Amino acid sequence: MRSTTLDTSPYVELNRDLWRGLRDATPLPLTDDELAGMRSLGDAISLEEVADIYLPLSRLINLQVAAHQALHTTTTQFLREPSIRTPFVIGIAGSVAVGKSTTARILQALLARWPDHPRVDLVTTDGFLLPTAELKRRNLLKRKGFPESYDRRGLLRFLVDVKSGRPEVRAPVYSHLSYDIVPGEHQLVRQPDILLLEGLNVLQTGPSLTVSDFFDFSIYVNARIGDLRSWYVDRFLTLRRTAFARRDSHFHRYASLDDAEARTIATELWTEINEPNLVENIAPTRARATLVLQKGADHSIHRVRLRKL
Ligand SMILES: Nc1ncnc2c1ncn2[C@@H]1O[C@H](COP(=O)(O)OP(=O)(O)O)[C@@H](O)[C@H]1O
Ligand SMILES: CC(C)(COP(=O)(O)O)[C@@H](O)C(=O)NCCC(=O)O
Repeated sequence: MRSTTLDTSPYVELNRDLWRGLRDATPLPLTDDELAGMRSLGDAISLEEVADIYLPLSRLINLQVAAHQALHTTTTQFLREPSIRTPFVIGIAGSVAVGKSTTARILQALLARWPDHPRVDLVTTDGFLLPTAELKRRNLLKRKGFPESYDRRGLLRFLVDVKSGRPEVRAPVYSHLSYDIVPGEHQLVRQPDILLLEGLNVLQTGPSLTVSDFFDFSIYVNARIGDLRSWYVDRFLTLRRTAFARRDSHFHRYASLDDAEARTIATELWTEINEPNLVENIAPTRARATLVLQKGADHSIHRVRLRKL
């Protein structure tokens, strides 16, 4: 008797060639110049990478937005409520220095080119970090980026307000320059079609509702821990000549370090703060992501894992 094997894995793994084939006829609406403005420091990305990796992803999300809207309408019809459009929310998670910001900015640009969802907003969770004075008070200065260093209630409230269709919702703003929340400054979110929420801990769950409960799609940007450490240290070395060189930078004292001193300090910051946060809090959330983008040592994405169940 012939036995049929049923594939019961919740994931499908695709190498770059197979994933690229799923682009179908999606056009590439970006130029090299536009791409240059989206690249984060140290994050090498080419138009080829956008075409191979991000266009199939943009097509998949476009299909899911339509399906999500239809599903939402069935619930409002059942409740005999008028159907309102709620934003499709995408979470983007991963380690410090993995390149989440670049992924988020490219997706924002590509998704906004679809005529059925042109309004795409991007919010980063660093705006919900507790102000430095409060971190000091709670003895959390060395825990920046850990779950307890955020105003988690405020972040959840923000997302629920956006998702429920409030005309205008405000998110606080963080500055890498002052290393603190910018007093009185806000980013306004006004009923976008899609909201991208990017941050270290966005896929975390807890005993009550968390932001990940409101995601319609989620992406985890993954890389080997050794690669992440060297990307973090290399970026720190470059920042000496850019951000740290500014007098108003919180890290201005690091601008004059030589290479060896800078490597020592960056490695300490990595080993004492960012690596433990990755191992304890961030990496364990990977299994939950709808999509995992696997990066190689050269930053390029060579494998994609999609959750199909
Ligand atoms: N100390 C810093 N000064 C200025 N910019 C920084 C500093 N640290 C990180 N950045 C920038 O902030 C952004 C977010 O960085 P990070 O949280 O490490 O996420 P990712 O590298 O995954 O995008 C990146 O664009 C990075 O270049
Ligand atoms: C600001 C961050 C916590 C990232 O915040 P996110 O937007 O991911 O919530 C991180 O980039 C950071 O500054 N970590 C502190 C340790 C360090 O300086 O590397």
